[in-house]
Amino acid sequence: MDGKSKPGVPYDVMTDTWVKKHRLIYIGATRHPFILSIRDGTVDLSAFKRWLGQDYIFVRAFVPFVASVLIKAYKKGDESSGDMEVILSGLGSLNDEIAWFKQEASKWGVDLSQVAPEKPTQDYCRFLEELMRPEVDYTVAMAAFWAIEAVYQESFAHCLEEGSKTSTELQEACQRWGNDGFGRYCSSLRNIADRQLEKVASGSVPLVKVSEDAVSKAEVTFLRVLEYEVDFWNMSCGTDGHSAPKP
Ligand SMILES: Cc1ncc(CNC=O)c(N)n1
Repeated sequence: MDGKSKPGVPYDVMTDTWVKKHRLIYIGATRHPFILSIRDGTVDLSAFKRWLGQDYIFVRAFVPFVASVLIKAYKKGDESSGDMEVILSGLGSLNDEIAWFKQEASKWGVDLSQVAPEKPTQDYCRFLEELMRPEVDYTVAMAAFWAIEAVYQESFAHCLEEGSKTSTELQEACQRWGNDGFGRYCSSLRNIADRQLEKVASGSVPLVKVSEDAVSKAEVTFLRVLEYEVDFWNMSCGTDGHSAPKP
């Protein structure tokens, strides 16, 4: 790929290329059996409760990760890009989200103070911590940030589409990530990631070697996010091998 577009021929941005290239795992993360069971109304409520407790732990770890991306955006020093505003709005919705998790947990009788992180949660949180390091490139961190949010947006929006049989009590949870506003927020994250990737791929920033490295690192990071998301859904279903198999 030479990175140039022919006149009149639309060309894919980097994130499109990745989604197409890694389509099977992308579908695996965004159309997981757990999500499909919410969508067809057959979800096991104990699985939903397990997901709720584990996701609360994940979201608490996700906040400092997003804060670390905000710091990288600030250090880049490009005030006119608007990146900080987008990331800050993400932190704002995480504030609401944490309150929602607490409220939802009490509704379902889940005591969040008693929930211990399972292995996939621990692994995913450790991955976030690695990405928080100052040495991690803004482009790589942004690609991860977009992918993490996009998986939830695509998954839960699917549960609200026409023809889905999501129970009314779970529709609200699906709305959190499946609503149009969250969809626009994900597009903004995607645009930032693509702009960064385009910048580094075209060599318009100095140190082309380092930059090319950032593009391939970002792609690997994208794939790892998808793998962690699949593991996380598997754990929620109880198909990770640690919990008793379903009859
Ligand atoms: C495992 C996982 N991945 C993505 C999200 C969505 N981001 C913030 O809420 C989430 N809550 N949990």
